[in-house]
Amino acid sequence: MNGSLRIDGVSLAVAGQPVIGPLTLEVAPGAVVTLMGPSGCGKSSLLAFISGCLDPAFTARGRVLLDGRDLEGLPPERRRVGTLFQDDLLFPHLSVGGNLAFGLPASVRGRRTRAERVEAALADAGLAGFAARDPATLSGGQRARVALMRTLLAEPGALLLDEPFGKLDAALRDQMRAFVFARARAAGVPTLLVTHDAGDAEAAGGPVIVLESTREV
Ligand SMILES: Nc1ncnc2c1ncn2[C@@H]1O[C@H](COP(=O)(O)OP(=O)(O)OP(=O)(O)O)[C@@H](O)[C@H]1O
Repeated sequence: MNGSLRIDGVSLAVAGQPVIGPLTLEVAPGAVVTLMGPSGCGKSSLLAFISGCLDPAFTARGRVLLDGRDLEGLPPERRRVGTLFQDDLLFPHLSVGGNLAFGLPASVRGRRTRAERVEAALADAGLAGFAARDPATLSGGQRARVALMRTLLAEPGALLLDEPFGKLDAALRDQMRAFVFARARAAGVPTLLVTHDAGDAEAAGGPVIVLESTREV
C-alpha cells in the first residue's frame, strides 16, 4: 500500500532568480494531479527536485514527503520515485525482457520469479511473447509501453510523468493516455503529470494546477 506524495512549500531559484513556488500540494495514492504552465516556469525542475536529480545550480526550499517520509538528503535511487519522460529510451543492447528486468528491484530474487514478473508486465502491456525482441524492432507506442512498465516494475512509491505523450501521434496518444493512467491507478501510486496538452489533463481526470511564470523571459 502506497502513501501520498506531499510537496510542502517548495520553491526553486536559479542564479538568484525565483523559478517556481512556493508550492504546496498533495497527491493521494492512485490519484493523478496535473501541472500545466508556460515553458520555463519550472515544471521539469520541480520534478527533478522531487526525484533528487535537480541541477546543483538551483537552490531549493521546502520539503517533499512520500508516505510521510521526508526525502531530503536521500539519493535518487533510495527515493522510490519513478520518472517517465517523453524521450524515455530503452537500453538498445538489452532485449525487451532485459529492459524490463532492469526495472525490477534487487529484492525480487530468483531467475524464475523475475522472469514471471517480466512476462506478467508484458502481458499487461499487451506485449505477451515480446521478451526476446530487440527494442529497435518495436513501434513507438510499444516502446512507450515497455518504458512505462519498466518504471512500474521498480514499484515506485510515486510516479512523475514529464510530457510523456508529446512525441506520439494523435491516435497513439489517446491509447497511451488510457493505458498510463489506468496502470498508475491500478498500481495505486500518487502520480504527478507535467504537460502542455489540455487533452492530457482531461484524460488524467484529476485536479489541474496552472502555474505562472515567475521569471522575466
Ligand atoms: N541548469 C540550469 N541552470 C540555470 N538555469 C536553468 C537550468 N535548468 C533550467 N534552468 C532555467 O530554469 C527555468 C525552469 O526550467 P524548466 O525546464 O524547469 O521549465 P519547464 O516549465 O519544465 O519548461 P518546458 O515546459 O519548456 O519544459 C527556465 O527559465 C530555465 O531556463
